[in-house]
Amino acid sequence: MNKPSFSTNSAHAVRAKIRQRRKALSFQEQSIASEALLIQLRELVDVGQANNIAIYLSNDGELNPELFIQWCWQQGINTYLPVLHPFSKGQLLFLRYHQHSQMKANIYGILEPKLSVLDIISTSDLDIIFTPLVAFDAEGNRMGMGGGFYDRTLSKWYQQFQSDINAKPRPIGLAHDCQKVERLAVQDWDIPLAKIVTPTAIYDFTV
Ligand SMILES: Nc1nc2c(c(=O)[nH]1)N(C=O)[C@@H](CNc1ccc(C(=O)N[C@@H](CCC(=O)O)C(=O)O)cc1)CN2
Ligand SMILES: Nc1ncnc2c1ncn2[C@@H]1O[C@H](COP(=O)(O)OP(=O)(O)OP(=O)(O)O)[C@@H](O)[C@H]1O
Repeated sequence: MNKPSFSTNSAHAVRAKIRQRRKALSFQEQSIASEALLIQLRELVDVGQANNIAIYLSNDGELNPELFIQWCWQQGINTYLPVLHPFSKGQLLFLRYHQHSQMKANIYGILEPKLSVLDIISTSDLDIIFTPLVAFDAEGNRMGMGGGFYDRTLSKWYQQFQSDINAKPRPIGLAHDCQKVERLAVQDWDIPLAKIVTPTAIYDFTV
């Protein structure tokens, strides 16, 4: 992979621009996008193979996967949400999320399941991690909110993926079409995604 070095300033500018773009989508555009996402993911997710899926609750204009979450529950697929680690800064935990989960807002105002040790799943037991993202490019590079949370979570997967293309958990980015950019600057710690799904397209970077 080529790793051109751009200034951090330009990364800030791209993040701000694309965040603004997704936040400008209307309620109706968001609803249509969520329904289209459900249709895409029903095709993509093999119910027999995917038992444990990490997903997110949308924030800041992100593509909303709630309809897909409901569908997972109907299929008996377990869903998990990212929870900021209480002690290890920059790390995520994944906690079981079901209809009756008790929720609490994190420091960013995003709802997450209340921390309970019994609800934690080890990342390596997840089949798929659907990641939120701010921007992506045609090579599967991902820019997030800037905390490095998903890059840290996925670094072990990426090492294994070098020798096993079926390594788990498979990271699949979810985004609106308007979040695609020409080319993202890639940093050493950035982890590219296996797939990215938008309401109108599925990009597969493993083939
Ligand atoms: N829906 C969702 N959940 C997620 C993420 C995400 O990107 N989307 N994360 C993915 O990593 C983690 C949270 N990371 C985040 C990092 C920064 C901000 C944020 O809003 N930053 C503010 C500044 C906030 C402050 O410092 O007070 C900003 O940039 O405006 C939000 C989430 C875990 N959960
Ligand atoms: N595997 C890692 N180990 C240590 N630090 C890391 C790792 N991955 C990322 N970081 C740090 O996290 C910071 C933020 O990284 P970056 O801007 O790429 O986050 P992001 O991908 O936009 O956010 P996120 O993954 O939370 O959505 C960087 O300063 C980087 O040093």
